[in-house]
Amino acid sequence: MEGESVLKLRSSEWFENENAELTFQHRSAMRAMGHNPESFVGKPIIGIFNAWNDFNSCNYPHKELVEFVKRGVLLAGGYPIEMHTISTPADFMKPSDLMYRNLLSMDIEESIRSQPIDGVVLLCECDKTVPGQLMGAASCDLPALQLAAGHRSSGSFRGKTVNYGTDLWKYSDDYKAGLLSDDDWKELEQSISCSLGGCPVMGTASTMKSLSEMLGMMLPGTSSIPATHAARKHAAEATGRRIVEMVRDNLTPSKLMTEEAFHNAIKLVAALGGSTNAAIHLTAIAGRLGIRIPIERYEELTEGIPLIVNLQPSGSHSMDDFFKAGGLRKVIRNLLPKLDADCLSCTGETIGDTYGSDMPAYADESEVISTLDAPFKQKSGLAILKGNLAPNGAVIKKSAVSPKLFRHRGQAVVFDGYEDMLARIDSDDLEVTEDNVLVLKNCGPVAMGMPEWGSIPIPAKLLRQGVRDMVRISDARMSGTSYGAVILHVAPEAIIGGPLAIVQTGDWIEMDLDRSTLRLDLDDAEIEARLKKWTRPEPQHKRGYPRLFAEHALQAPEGCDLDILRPNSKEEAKFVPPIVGRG
Ligand SMILES: CC(C)(O)[C@@H](O)C(=O)O
Repeated sequence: MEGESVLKLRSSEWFENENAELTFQHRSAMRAMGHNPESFVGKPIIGIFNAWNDFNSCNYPHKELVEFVKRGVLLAGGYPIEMHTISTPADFMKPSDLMYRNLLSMDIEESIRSQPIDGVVLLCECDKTVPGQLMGAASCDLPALQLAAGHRSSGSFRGKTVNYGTDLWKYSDDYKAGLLSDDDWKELEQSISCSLGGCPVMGTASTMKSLSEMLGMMLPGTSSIPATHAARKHAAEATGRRIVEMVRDNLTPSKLMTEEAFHNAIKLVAALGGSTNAAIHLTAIAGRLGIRIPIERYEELTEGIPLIVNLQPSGSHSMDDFFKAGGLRKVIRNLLPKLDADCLSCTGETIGDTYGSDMPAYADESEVISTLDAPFKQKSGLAILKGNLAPNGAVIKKSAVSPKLFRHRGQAVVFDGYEDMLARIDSDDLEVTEDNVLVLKNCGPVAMGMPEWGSIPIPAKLLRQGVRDMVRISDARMSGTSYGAVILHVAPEAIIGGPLAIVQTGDWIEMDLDRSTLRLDLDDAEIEARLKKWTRPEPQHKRGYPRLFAEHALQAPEGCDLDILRPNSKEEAKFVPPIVGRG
């Protein structure tokens, strides 16, 4: 292969170093584990970063899939080395797995930086493993590819298809409204989640996998394969093969994840009705490459991009249906006229060439994936709301809002924090009607690591009256599987003195999605006076990683990365390799 002879592998500094003592030390350490230098010296060493653990039902399939990746690496003439990283199971990590996304990204970055690795495979699935790995890989800029574990199968409850995530929230409302018995509820728990893999809807995991493929960091067509399908294993092997070629071609993340590629990804979020969390993660990944995405871009770029998939939570189908209808490949093909087709995919071809060719028709396709001319909803994407309540912006997913709430004016019912909300939300004494605006404070990145607490439950007494959507506002995030008129990521957050901190029950709030505004109906002087009286609550954590996060986390419009991890320019983004000497 042309270029092979000139390829200087990074790992050769460890294994073919002019300093005989170093070469000896590194080779003998490898021998101790049964790795014969004859088998790996001079070959691209592929670090396979595995983020499965016994709590992570999404990433768990990687325990087995990794063997197929290794096979692919060996078949292509590379040498695989498996490594474990922090895992971020969204179901279990409290208060929020977002905080640990940054820790995971540091784990990846420093593991790559410090060890003899030439190329990287990142095994991902659960929400934060996808962006966390991309952030780490972007900071190192060695050739890297992601492989997802795939989504879990839909379940069946009393003859109806049920999807973990979105249907959990839906049935939970029904349970609280008295429409499901305790026995029904137990049966649902047993039937909703019946295989391993990510959420089977367009939640954060599916959104982020799709974006990884759009950014060129996952093999084309692989992001929507179900976890249980044999094609996942083929994708794993193909990923192993391809990364070896990418090392030989020096196809690095910065060549794939360009500013234009991020713009394509933002457009894709709108076409998919993807998770609001994408606005935080894309900004954080781009930030590692010295690319700034102003929050307004998320709205500007998606003007005129309709919803072309009919998947929960914005529509009705599951990821299994999506796969059968042609999956992301078909969506990107249909969206191509709106994309920059010159961006590269990880095949080394442009996305125009990779996704442009005709695809066969699939069963039920038009019910699940549409064309730009006949979309499921005209209004999609994220609205970035601005106004005196969110001077630096707030986010809402347009495709998930009940149409009657697109413009709304109502009086606030305020909760000072999550515990206050839990204590009062279902009380019959809570004075609330469906016209009120529920406001939750002190759940932002600095306060709490920004948990998915933003889809404040509809008060039980309103559920019993049949209410299923209300305007809700917070500085928290929400699950990608949730839906409703939920305004999130209010910035600046309350705990650092954002105007959200001084909202009181009874204040009037106006939201207008057509004008992208969010206004607290108080004059500036009153807001100022209330802010003067406001005192900042004591930080919760006095030590450890939570303190580090609280002291360094950027606000939501900046991607919630730690300020010390984000370079100030492309120049600063350059990877600094270690000096290879005695350890
Ligand atoms: C369902 C979860 C855990 O909230 C997440 O997967 C998401 O989609 O945001």
